[in-house]
Amino acid sequence: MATTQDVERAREQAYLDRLYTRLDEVRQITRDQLRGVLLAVGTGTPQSVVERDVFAAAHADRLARLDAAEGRLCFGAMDHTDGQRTYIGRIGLSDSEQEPMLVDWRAPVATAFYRATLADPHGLLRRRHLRTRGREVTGIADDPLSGALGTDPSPASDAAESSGTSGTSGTSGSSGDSVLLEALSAPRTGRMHDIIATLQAEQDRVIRARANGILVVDGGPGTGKTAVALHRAAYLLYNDRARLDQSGVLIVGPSPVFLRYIDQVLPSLGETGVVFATPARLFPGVEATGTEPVEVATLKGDPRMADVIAAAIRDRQRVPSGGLNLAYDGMTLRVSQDRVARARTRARRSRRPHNGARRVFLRELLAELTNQVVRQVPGGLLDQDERRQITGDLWTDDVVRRALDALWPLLTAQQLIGDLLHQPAVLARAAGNHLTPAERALLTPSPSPSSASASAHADADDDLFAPANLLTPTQPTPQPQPRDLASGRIPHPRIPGGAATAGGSATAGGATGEWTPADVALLDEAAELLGDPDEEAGLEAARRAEQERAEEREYARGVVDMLGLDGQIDADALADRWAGPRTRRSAAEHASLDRGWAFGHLIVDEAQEISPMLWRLLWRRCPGRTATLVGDLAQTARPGAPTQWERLLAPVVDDRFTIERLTVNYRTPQEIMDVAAEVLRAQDPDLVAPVSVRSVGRRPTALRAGDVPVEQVTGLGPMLAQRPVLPGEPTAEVIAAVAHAAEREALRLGLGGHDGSAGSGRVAVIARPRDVQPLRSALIALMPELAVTPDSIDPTSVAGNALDAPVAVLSVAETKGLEFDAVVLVEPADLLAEPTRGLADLYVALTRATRSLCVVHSGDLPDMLRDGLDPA
Ligand SMILES: Nc1ncnc2c1ncn2[C@@H]1O[C@H](COP(=O)(O)OP(=O)(O)OP(=O)(O)O)[C@@H](O)[C@H]1O
Repeated sequence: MATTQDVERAREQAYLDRLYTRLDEVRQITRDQLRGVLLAVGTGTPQSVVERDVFAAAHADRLARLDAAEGRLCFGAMDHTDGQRTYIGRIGLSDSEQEPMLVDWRAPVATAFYRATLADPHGLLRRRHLRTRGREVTGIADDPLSGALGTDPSPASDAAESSGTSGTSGTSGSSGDSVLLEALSAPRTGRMHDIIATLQAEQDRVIRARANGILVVDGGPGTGKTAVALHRAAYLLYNDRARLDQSGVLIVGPSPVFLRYIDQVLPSLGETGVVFATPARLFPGVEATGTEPVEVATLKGDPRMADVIAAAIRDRQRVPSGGLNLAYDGMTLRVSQDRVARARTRARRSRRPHNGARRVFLRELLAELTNQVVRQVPGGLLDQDERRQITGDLWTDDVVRRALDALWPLLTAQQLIGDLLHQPAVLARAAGNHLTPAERALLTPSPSPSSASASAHADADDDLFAPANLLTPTQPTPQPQPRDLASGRIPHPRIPGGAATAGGSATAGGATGEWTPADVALLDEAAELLGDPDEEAGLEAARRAEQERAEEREYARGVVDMLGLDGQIDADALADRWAGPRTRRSAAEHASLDRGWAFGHLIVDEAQEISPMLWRLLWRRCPGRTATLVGDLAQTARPGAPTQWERLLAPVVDDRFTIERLTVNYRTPQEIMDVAAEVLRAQDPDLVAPVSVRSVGRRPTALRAGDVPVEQVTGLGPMLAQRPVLPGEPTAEVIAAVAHAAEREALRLGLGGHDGSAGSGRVAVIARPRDVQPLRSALIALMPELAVTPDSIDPTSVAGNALDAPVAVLSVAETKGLEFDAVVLVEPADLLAEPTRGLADLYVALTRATRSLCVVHSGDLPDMLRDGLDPA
């Protein structure tokens, strides 16, 4: 005989079938519409082509959203007190009569699903969670929200529990809680998933918070800040699509590994109009891969650097003492020091960026030089055209040109910052009272030969302007420029060496000779004050156009494929048709290439790590200052970083922000959190760790290096014992203990079958930066089936692919924002001794695990860890 559960489940299955049938219908309709638009002949006018493309893009986007809704289309239902039932899901769907069948989780009516409680039922009698696998209902869990229904689990929720999918300790009150705990206890896959089925009320409030202004979401580890930020992006796109599709949303995360970790969340919610970036990639054309000591990066992020850069630019706008003396066409032209100074003042007062103001400066001086030539021409008065001719001749004269360029050169950000960071004399002139001698020494350790030659002109002083030096061989001869004097415009010269768009390793700032992430903010500050040289803009536009073309072709091929139009329409021809004025699809793509792009909304994860200089860059990217900033000040690694949001944000946005706090830790079990809380207290006794939502019934453990005989670690023990250890490298005992602990955690998770079929779950070995590579190499050798992913053979891609390996070795910085089923933490005392804020790093490392933690140590454990760890 059918039970109540069977009946309920059958009823829900029938409804789910209807929803999927409708989804398939709408997909087919959308596909037909898209096909119709693409094959339509049209009138051929530019307007009709644009209209058609707009329609095509809209249909293609809708189709993509419908496709993304296939998995877990519907996950819940609400029974209202008036007898109505509302189903809630990934997207909204209506039947052919336009009667609503499914409500989008972002619609206002869905708020009740997330916020209703017994105390405040939001007009609901019951909330129902549907578990599904593919298109099948596998379980039901009900939260009665009215006294009339009682608070005992309903028969339907018994069905849910009997589905065998729940199974955590610490279950609490409602069936909804068991659904949440089930989601939280699932093995990690190395990728974050959307949480629309189990969003909690405090998270929902943040997601739906007012879009205007700046919202700071503060919360301890695992409180769902990242998840909330991503869902808020989806919510904002849903609510304000017209505006945000045009302008785009920029999401900034701490590392490439982190961006990979979160990159599936928004597509799974059907949203693609978002640009993801790490701070290292925020300056178009530069990939900042260099590294440098923490104290150097910290200094580069100091707001005083803005003054230094401004001063460095002013330093390149020069007035020679004694004025200019130029030999030209058998004449001697003299421009007094005062006259040059006046031209400089006028140019500065024009309030244009350096490269734009240069026109004013040149125009002034060329007018003066032209007058002098005219006065020396026998016969006297000349007409306007003749005067213009003289100005043009002066401008193309090498001596004149070089002299004027030296006074007010056309500069790229790369040149300016490269000189500043490699030329102590340049930095000394610019730093003035802004930096101490010790700070200057930190920034310009020792000039590299390449940077010295690239910046030879930077050391120019008054001698450079003496006539004898005007053709100094260290300066490349400027290229002849097309005349544009008829229009009265003075063309920019080419930038010597074509350095305009170079990512620039020659003048880059890091210890490794490459730009570092901290340089990015300096480059952007400089670019803002310099303005884009025309040529730079031209090259940039060409590069952008080429990239867009490639993307158009790729996209068109996808559309042709998706619609089965192969053979009927040529993808490249289709891409050509799209090549006109672009629709909203390109907004995000354009934005990522364009420094001047104004995003409609900015989301910053791990916002506590953003330096003052980087904030300046970020606000330039989002001048409307509508932003969601998520972070935890207790996790700040930056030495000297503020411990209050007010102090962190005030320099740029005053108090124009609101703070929302998340208080529940969904990731870290209570037993691990107890240990982490001690570390937090050591940072500041007033700080309070978030409450963990679950416990696992097992305390974290400590394993002393040396307790695991080196020979016992797999078959490679003897080899390991003989391995020469360089000073400061992990010893064989430490490696053996780490390998032992990682293997044990992996086995516990059922990972690493010898047939290569790893189970699910992830283990992270977290160590100080310099131990990462040796430990990674050792584990790859010791446990290839666990530590190697196909791509991790390539050392440059190890970090990017770290999440694909069952066991990953990472630094604390690399694990920021991530989570793993199990963590092996190596030498916590070493973390505390690092130049970053050691206690904060330790706190971050301890809070990455969802299930288990093992601490490997060779010396004594730090005091605050002693009581909370059991022997392994
Ligand atoms: N309502 C929820 N339902 C299911 N899972 C959730 C929920 N809230 C958070 N989680 C999960 O908890 C984990 C931690 O979330 P998240 O990474 O967003 O936290 P965080 O606050 O950014 O942490 P940290 O500051 O440590 O980086 C993630 O796996 C996330 O999916």
